[in-house]
Amino acid sequence: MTKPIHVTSEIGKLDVVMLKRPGAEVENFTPEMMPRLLFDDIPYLPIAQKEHDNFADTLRDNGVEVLYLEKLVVEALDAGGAELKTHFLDKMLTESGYAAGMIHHALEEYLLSMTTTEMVVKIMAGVRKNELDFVPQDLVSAAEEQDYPFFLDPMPNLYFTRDPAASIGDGLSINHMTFPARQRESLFMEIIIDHHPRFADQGLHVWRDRDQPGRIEGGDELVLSDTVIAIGVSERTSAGAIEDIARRLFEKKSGFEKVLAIRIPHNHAMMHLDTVFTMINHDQFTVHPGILGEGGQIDSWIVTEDRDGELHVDHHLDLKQVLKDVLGLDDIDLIPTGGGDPLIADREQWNDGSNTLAIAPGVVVTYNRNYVSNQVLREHGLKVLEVLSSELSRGRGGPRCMSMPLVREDL
Ligand SMILES: NC(=[NH2+])NCCC[C@H](N)C(=O)O
Repeated sequence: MTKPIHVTSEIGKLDVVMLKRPGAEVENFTPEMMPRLLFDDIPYLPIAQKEHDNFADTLRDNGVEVLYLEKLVVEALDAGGAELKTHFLDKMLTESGYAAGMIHHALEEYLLSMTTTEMVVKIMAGVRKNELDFVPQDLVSAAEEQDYPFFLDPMPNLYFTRDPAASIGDGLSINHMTFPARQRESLFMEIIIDHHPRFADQGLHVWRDRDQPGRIEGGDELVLSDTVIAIGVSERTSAGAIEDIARRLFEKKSGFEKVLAIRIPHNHAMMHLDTVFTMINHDQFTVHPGILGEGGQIDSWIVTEDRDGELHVDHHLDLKQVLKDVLGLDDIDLIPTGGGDPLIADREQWNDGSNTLAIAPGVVVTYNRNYVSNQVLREHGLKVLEVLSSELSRGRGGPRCMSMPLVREDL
């Protein structure tokens, strides 16, 4: 029987996916807070929600079961009862900077007075100071910036469900995220995996959990085949975490034998590998030409396990050749974002033109605003399903970032 998480490729027919419909969190902040929250603008929420519904409908129309993060968290908490709710809240408040003390207690009381759904939605949206009828008198609050409007910051990046966890084979990594703005997000996934009846006690492997040192995010984790994973060495994923997950996958006999580490520029426009490189068919990939040096060169390393159980690392430069080698293919079609025009490539990459979600081999979901790249994909024989994108793209993520595949058919 297929496990509730089963992903052995980036392109196998998508059966089940997890999304998060943008909520109050995507507009509950000021322009001043944007850089810290990793946003470049404040989306117009009603339109962002319409666009997101269009994305979800496109997936459903193509036979995908869509699960929603908030709902899964609520169901998991309700399955665990009052004790789990308190435990979860304790962890959330501790990671929000209130391990104990007056604010901890006031927030706990406030949030526990709500239904589970209200509580979860509220934590995601953020808690402003003026919501509570309470003036903290302790040292922590005295030392805090008085004008700062929030006790709990909003989590606007939650609609990028790809990042806090990544499905790999019959399991997942629950990620230690890089920036404080996103670190609490993976707590939701932990609760779901441990307590939701659909996922708990189903023999799923947590290859690496959120307590491990070294940062890694799902946008950098690409399952190329049932034996090969590509991982970006990026702003968000450290080389140490890559070695660590490689070791765990090899040791735990996951079936994965090779980890292909690919170094990409470390900057906000290209924060993850999937913003510049995605797999869309057995032998086709999108790639942002801006990451390749002369002759298509880019630093990459194949990590394997040697006979003594030690990691073995080989350096390579030719992306096409290395992909052919690890996938055992005679040829590879690397499709340039923007059709290779450097100006269009940069513009469309900024709006996630390379960030495609394959829902079957050769069938991809993309943002409609990247019309040049979409046309190029069609010319290369792909079926392109365009979704609305004016507001969603302001969070710097596209269809791949906005989806966490849970089950794909094997190739
Ligand atoms: N898988 C991705 N490319 N995710 C995009 C995440 C965008 C988000 N604003 C961040 O900076 O974290």
